[in-house]
Amino acid sequence: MSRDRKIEVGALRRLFRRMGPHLKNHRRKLTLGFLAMIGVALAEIMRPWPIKVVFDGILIPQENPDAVTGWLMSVFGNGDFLLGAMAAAILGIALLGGAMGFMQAYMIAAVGQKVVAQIRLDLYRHVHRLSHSFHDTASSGDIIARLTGDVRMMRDLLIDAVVFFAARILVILLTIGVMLWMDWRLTLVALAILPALWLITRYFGKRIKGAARKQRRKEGKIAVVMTEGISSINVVKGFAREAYEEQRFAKQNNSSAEAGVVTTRLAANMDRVTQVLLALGTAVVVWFGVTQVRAGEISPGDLLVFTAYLSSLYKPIRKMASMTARVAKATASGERLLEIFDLEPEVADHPGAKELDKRAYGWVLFEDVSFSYADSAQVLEKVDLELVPGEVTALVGPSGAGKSTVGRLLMRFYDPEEGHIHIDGWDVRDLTLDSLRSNIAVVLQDSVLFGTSVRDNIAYGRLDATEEEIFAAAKAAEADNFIRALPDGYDTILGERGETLSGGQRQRIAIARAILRDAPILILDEPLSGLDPATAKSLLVSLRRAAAGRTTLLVAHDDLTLSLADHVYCVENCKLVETPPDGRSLSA
Ligand SMILES: Nc1ncnc2c1ncn2[C@@H]1O[C@H](COP(=O)(O)OP(=O)(O)OP(=O)(O)O)[C@@H](O)[C@H]1O
Repeated sequence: MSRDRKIEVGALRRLFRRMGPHLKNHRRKLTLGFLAMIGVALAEIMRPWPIKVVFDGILIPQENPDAVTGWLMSVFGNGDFLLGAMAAAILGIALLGGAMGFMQAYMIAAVGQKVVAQIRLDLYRHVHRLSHSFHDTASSGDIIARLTGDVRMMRDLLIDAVVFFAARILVILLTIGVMLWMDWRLTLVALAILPALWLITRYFGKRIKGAARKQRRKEGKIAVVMTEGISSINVVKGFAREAYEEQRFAKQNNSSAEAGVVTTRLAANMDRVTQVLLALGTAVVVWFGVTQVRAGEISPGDLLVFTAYLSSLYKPIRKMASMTARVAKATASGERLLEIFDLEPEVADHPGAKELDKRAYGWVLFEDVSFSYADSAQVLEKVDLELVPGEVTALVGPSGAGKSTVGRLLMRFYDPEEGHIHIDGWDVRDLTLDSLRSNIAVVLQDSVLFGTSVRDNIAYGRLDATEEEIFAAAKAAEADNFIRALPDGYDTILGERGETLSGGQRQRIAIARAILRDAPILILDEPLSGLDPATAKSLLVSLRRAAAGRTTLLVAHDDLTLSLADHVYCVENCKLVETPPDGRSLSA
């Protein structure tokens, strides 16, 4: 087995191991689907028989008809009754095949859709579980492409391919069986072209597979460029870079189309060659068959059945090659899914992790904490910091010094390389992530809102909040007035990422969200940056309310925000230095 093939077989095995269990929940439908498949195969086998009986019983009556024809002739005679019965049989077989085909397609499609939805949900859940170290470098376009296109391709692999191969193999085996029973010599002649057909499909199949995999990977890249271009539309337009983005997209788009053309060309070439081979096979069978008929070895009806079976035999083999191309494409997609499924979150609950109280006291202690992002320079080194409940502790310092990193470590987006972070005496690593994070609320510099209603955006802080609690939080954040002035008040649907609101309004909703969460620990990361002085000043009141009675970590640059602080530390050269009140100018 070649190396590529080994890799593919290995990937397929892993895919089925991971995705296969989802099929278990649909045993009943799958069983019905497979039974229907047998029905389809039987109908296919029976299809040419009524015509054979018409030939051998009515048109060219045989002296020694085969057992089936003989029995039918004894029941219906060899006149119009037999003709009528055979006409009815043609119709009946077609109806049976149609009904079975419908049931097979319906059952299998229903299972396929459900399994695909389940895999997509699993993947979405898994992506959310993955740590920041993954999301820092992953492209959202690429993740979306995997969640949509690649997951859809899995249906081809899990359902269509399995059904296709099972159905075809069944038809091939049944056909060969009946052919052997009818005339083994003619069967051997018919089968003689199979090795050649097999070689041809293997030759083209390999090349088609390579091209198909390349195409799928290129489609993934298109999604990356597309998401980047559309989600950064403000920057694109602001810098008048539409043409540049278009070019970037066109490049990926073209190369995917080229890969698609190669796949189609190869498939068409294979089709042409197999058509010729098939015709050759049919010609030889007809030639040899007619000699057999003349010698009285077989009846003209038998020859008719044989030639009809030839297409039942050759067609699936031809189709198998194009199906292997689809499987290859789907395997490439499956590998892209496995790449994500195989990633383990770096930050996860330890076995036996403890639940932090629903409402912790909120006493935070950093002890000897050192940290650096993967492969990057040291950000914090042996840092000690105490955050006291009811007080606001501010971090200032040059850009990129590591101020926001302190908050990220407290939320356990990352774990420190050395040292410990405690909340109420518990090491955060010994707590469940859920219970830790539900004790923390955040307001960031650029608070992200969702394209849902204002009400839902505020309630994101606490999903079970009552209407009154939402209104109270909005009032405390001084947001109630402007929200009520919106076209639909609290039911107004915001633009994606809240872009239909001003920066100040967005920030007020974010503060309301944090107030509603009512967590003992509050992280304010440059909450007033980027706002004009008047708006910033008016937001200060809301921030003070939000911070009241909580342990607050504040990252700030400006003196206005720093007026909230009880303690100020400067982060510089990976260390924290307590700064006297007049040292606040360090933040400038
Ligand atoms: N996800 C990340 N992966 C790798 N390096 C990072 C990551 N996030 C931040 N850094 C680096 O770590 C350092 C500290 O970043 P941090 O965001 O804590 O700085 P900051 O003091 O809050 O800066 P600013 O005031 O500009 O927001 C910076 O040098 C930054 O480049």
